[in-house]
Amino acid sequence: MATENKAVITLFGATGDLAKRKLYTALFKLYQKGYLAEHFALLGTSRHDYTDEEFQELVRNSIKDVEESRDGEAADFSKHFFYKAHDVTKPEHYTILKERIEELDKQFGTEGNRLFYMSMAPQFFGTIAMNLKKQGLLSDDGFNRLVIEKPFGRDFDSAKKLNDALSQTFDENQIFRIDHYLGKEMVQNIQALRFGNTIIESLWNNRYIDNIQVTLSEKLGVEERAGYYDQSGALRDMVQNHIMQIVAQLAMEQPVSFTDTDVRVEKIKALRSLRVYTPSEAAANFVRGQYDAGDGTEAYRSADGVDPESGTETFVAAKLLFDNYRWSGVPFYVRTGKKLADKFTRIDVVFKKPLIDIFADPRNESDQSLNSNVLTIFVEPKSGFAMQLNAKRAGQGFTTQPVDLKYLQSDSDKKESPEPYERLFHDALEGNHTNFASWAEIAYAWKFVDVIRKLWDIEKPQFPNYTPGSMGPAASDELLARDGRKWVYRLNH
Ligand SMILES: NC(=O)C1=CN([C@@H]2O[C@H](COP(=O)(O)OP(=O)(O)OC[C@H]3O[C@@H](n4cnc5c(N)ncnc54)[C@H](OP(=O)(O)O)[C@@H]3O)[C@@H](O)[C@H]2O)C=CC1
Ligand SMILES: O=C1O[C@H](COP(=O)(O)O)[C@@H](O)[C@H](O)[C@H]1O
Repeated sequence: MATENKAVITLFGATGDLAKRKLYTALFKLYQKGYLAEHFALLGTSRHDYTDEEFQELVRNSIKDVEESRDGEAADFSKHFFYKAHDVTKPEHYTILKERIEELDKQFGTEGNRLFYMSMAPQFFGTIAMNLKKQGLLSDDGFNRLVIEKPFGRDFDSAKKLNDALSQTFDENQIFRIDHYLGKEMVQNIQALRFGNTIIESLWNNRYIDNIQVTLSEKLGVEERAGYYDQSGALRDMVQNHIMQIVAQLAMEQPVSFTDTDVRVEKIKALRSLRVYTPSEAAANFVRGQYDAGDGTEAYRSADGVDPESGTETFVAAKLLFDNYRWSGVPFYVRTGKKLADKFTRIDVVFKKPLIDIFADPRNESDQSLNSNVLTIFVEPKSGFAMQLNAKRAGQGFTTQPVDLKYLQSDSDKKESPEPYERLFHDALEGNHTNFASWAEIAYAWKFVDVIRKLWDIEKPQFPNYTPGSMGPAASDELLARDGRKWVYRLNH
């Protein structure tokens, strides 16, 4: 039975792409499930002039593809939406919002609970937070929470400045920094798999694991977000946040309890032990790439909004090392890129082979009959996991072959799984921080990434260097080959 969350949500950037594509759908699903009901209202803002009715129509249009579970549900839902034109840079405009929020609080009986969601360009985050306090938009009765979109800064210094600005208004326990990968079912499953299964957790260390591979592969290019992306690149766009968050969950120790406070403590400790490279180590352990023309599409540099001489990377592969007792000597290989062979996210945990292979032919030194055991976590598009084991090939004689023990979520399980934004919105309304990045995690991630960024900003890359439809530049394979290893997921394999 769902417990209703009561709040006035103020959405900055209510007419933007993210709001229309993701946020209204997420809220509608919470409404369908009863997590939002009578006692909520959303006040949307942007500079554009809309009446409440026009805004409600925009919301209905945004959710038109979601199946209604009862007649008139979308219309009833949209009646909780209101609008005020507002320029976030104009302090006097906040007074209008304040009055409206107070009215909505009374009208919908939201008990003074306020959630402010910044779905806007990051340069406005600090200004909005400051004005929320200065112009008195915070409530004295219920909760005040701030949900903030990515990117959280572009390096450690700017992230710290932003965090300091937010901290003038909100405490750490009131801030919810979105990383939508933390809302994905199988990313959340990492902890269930590890800490719910002795068979896995007892082997989860450098005695048994040879290496861990994380791949966030995208088939699309930069599409309409070229302006943003060309200033960001894959390192900032995907590695500093999503990859670091996944890696932290793979590397962390078991938390004392499954509460947001204890989970955060362990993730922070894991990120603290991530080796921050010297510039020469960074050069050796990081690979960057940019896609060329091919496979029927234009090169990155020819995309609208991209500098024709752009040195921005659309691909990153790297080897990360943790200096702690559990992981010493185990490389974590990560990669992400646009215009790759396919859209998928997966984690491959490669176990060590038996020290002695009794099945190999002693007369043939190159006979390698046993494969490494590999635990694959399929994050998307399929959700589940598989364990590759060695087994006897059926029939006369004795040879081995790899076989899979596999669990894949059924279509109905998948239908039951909330989309990341639905889950994260609900968590923020509940005040649960487990699936949001803390400041300390972000700070460690930036300190790690800054070394690479500085190096890459000085050295001009040889771009473009990979073909659309491939798995990135050859140097990505060489990064592993140097260590006598291969990516588990390879094309034509
Ligand atoms: N779109 C996406 O897929 C993703 C977006 N994000 C992040 O979400 C945030 C929003 O992105 P997105 O929706 O794409 O951005 P958009 O550019 O589509 O929307 C920006 C919104 O801000 C409003 N706005 C701009 N300037 C002002 C101002 N001075 N005062 C008040 N409102 C203003 C715009 O309306 P108007 O111009 O009418 O004022 C619009 O509603 C960003 O931080 C982005 O990085 C993160 C992941 C994915
Ligand atoms: O945060 C981002 O993520 C998307 C990929 O997200 P996914 O859920 O579709 O895997 C990426 O395309 C975008 O560049 C980045 O900003």
